[in-house]
Amino acid sequence: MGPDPAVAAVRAAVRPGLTGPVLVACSGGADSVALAAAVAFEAPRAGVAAGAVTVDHGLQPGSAERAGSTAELLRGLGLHPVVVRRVEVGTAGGPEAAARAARYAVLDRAAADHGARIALGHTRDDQAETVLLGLGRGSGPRSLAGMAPVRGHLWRPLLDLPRATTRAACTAQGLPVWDDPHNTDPAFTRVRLRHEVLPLLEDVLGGGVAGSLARTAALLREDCEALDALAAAVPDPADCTALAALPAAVRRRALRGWLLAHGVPDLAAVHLHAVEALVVHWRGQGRVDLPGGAGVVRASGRLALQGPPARRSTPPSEEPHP
Ligand SMILES: Nc1ncnc2c1ncn2[C@@H]1O[C@H](COP(=O)(O)OP(=O)(O)OP(=O)(O)O)[C@@H](O)[C@H]1O
Repeated sequence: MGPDPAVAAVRAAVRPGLTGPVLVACSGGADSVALAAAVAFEAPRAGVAAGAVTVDHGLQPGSAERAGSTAELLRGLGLHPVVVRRVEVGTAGGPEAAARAARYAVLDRAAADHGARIALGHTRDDQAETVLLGLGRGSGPRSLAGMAPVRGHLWRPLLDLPRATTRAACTAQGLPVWDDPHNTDPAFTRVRLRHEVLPLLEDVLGGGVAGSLARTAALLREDCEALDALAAAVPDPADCTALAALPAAVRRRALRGWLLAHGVPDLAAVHLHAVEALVVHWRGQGRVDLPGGAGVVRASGRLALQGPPARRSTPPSEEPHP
């Protein structure tokens, strides 16, 4: 008899991506425990090293004990090494955002230390919630494209699987999972989307809404990547005549890329539109001020950056990863 269908589905989702060392980011929740078990099963068969990282945010009573028991579970699955890190969570942007920033910093470091990819347990339902959040905020396609299956060293093999499958896989294997009380706290928008909005949408639009939203994200991702490639190929993104002839979606991307390449941080849509107006609504307007003290002027048909010495910034991740 083969494995339970849910277990088989999670294993099948991880199998094709096991091409090199991997560390599973595991919270102790159902998604990442199911992921850890599947990786632990498949990695030896693929001949790759597989460990895990668990982060203790220190935000809830008993969090250290929980991180400890999660680590024990991960070791019991055969993953090695199992890294446990306690982080100090600041307050910048709110506790959730601060915890996420601290967690990704640990995961980035672990990836570098071990030369490994980081496997994350985001599911199709997480993706659907991300798309809905973006729609509600009036976000652009880059944000509506949701989380990427692979981005740098981050790998999300479960994005096509429903959350119910990860939970079923844990139950079938008798794996203990921790239910984060935050995941049922209606104070969080994402929680209300999960428990109130998505079920209502399913009721009105029919089942499979989460899958449809995830599919929309995947389609938008393809379109975004194509537009990004067109923008990256613009030979001179400071030449106003050439910029004006481009479709707006390509022009804005080219301008954004040009500004980021010159170290302009924290670029908001309002800044980008003001710079774009220098190109397409030119009425002799003056300098457009940008964050960080820089500015852009138009002179002799070209854009020029003014201001403090450029600090080359890495493009900020616009990807809305929870
Ligand atoms: N404390 C943590 N330590 C390590 N990895 C984490 C931690 N919290 C979250 N992650 C990783 O980020 C993913 C998404 O986290 P999020 O809190 O949104 O989880 P979730 O969808 O409830 O998943 P899970 O059921 O695994 O907790 C998790 O599946 C896991 O891979």
